[in-house]
Amino acid sequence: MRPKVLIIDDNEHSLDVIASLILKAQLTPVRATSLTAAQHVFSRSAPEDFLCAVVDYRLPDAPIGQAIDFTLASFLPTIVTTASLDADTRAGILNKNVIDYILKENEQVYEYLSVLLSRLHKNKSLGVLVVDNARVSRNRITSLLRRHNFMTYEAMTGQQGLESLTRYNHIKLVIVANDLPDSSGIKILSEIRQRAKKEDIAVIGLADSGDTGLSARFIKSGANDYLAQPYGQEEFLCRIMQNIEYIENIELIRRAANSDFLTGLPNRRHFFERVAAATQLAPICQCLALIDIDHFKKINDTYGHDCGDYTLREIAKLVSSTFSQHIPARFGGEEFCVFMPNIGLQTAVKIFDDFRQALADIEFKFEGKVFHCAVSIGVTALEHGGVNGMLRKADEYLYQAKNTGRNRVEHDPIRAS
Ligand SMILES: Nc1nc2c(ncn2[C@@H]2O[C@H](COP(=O)(O)OP(=O)(O)OP(=O)(O)O)[C@@H](O)[C@H]2O)c(=O)[nH]1
Repeated sequence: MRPKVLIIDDNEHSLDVIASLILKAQLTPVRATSLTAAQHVFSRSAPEDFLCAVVDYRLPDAPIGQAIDFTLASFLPTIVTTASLDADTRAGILNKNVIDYILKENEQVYEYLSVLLSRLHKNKSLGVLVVDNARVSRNRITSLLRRHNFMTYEAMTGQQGLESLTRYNHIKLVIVANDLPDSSGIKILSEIRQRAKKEDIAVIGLADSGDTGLSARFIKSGANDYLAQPYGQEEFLCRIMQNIEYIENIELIRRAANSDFLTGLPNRRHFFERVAAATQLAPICQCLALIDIDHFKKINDTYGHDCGDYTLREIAKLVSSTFSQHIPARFGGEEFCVFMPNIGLQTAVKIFDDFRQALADIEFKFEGKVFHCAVSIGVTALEHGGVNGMLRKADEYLYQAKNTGRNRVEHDPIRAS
């Protein structure tokens, strides 16, 4: 079920705009036009169904932010919207531990709300590690991060911080102070950089605002950013978001570069990278298979290219789920490749034959057309030939399978053990 977002606003236009943004972020809007209505709606729902609330500061039955107190008391992360804001009210709102506030000045601010909403959703699975021996500073940082739904981890020493990084691979951001009981932030940063690049884990160094030397040392030692203390809540969050988005954008680019556009499977280039890494760990006992769809041209010619694409995607799904423990890839056209480290030929041949049979049994359905498909497979466990030697051998077997009737698995002789 999609998480819900409670909107409390007495202006119908605002309600409509915010509800449409919530839907765009793949969330479910729940509307209330007053505090009383919100209390009623909320009392009839499970609190954990809600991701957050978007609350108008001034409502007829809650003129000075009482609706915010209600959502916060109900443990709902809260974004405040308001048509006008003086400095005192702004400070008062931020003191209430809300996520952020939005001035309803123009339509563009809703874009910002849209970004905030999708971030809140994504942040749930992102880990942030705070390495700081000073309790007050550490608590302030983690409380700000939790408001934005991040999973937070705290470390008082450098050693604890490094241990957390080893244990939790969803930590994507580290905030580190320089004064640590067992080390310095700069040293910890250099240890982090030996394990992960700037594009994999972002590091923000904490420095005193007067200490420009330290902030420069952090950056020169591989930090993505620094934060000068004391900092405001809004500046803190802007820097966090900027660094998290940097990591995510790199991840998106990497994924696009490594996957086949049509099927999402790893592409040929990424396949070779993964195989190289796997063969270093398991240099013996490995198998490689080439899988080629039989008479695929006929599917294109008979049912159209879109149906051909659909068939490729469906077969790729089966390849991906069947060989999730191995290294599958789309090699191009109607050909797939699977590399299996740590598996003997006999077991591999059985797995590929089961796969071939399962695929032959599938009834493909596309826009009213129903048809079957089959694959031919060549499998080799040739040792010492390297991956290119294995590919050549698997291709010979594939050719043999095609020439001896298709819908078959051909392979190296299986030696009696
Ligand atoms: N729809 C679609 N077709 C593709 C794609 N890539 C390659 N093809 C088509 O795949 C077909 C491959 O045809 P052939 O190489 O003759 O092989 P086949 O018809 O599968 O015959 P055999 O391999 O001998 O069983 C060609 O018609 C290509 O246009 C793709 O991404 N989408």
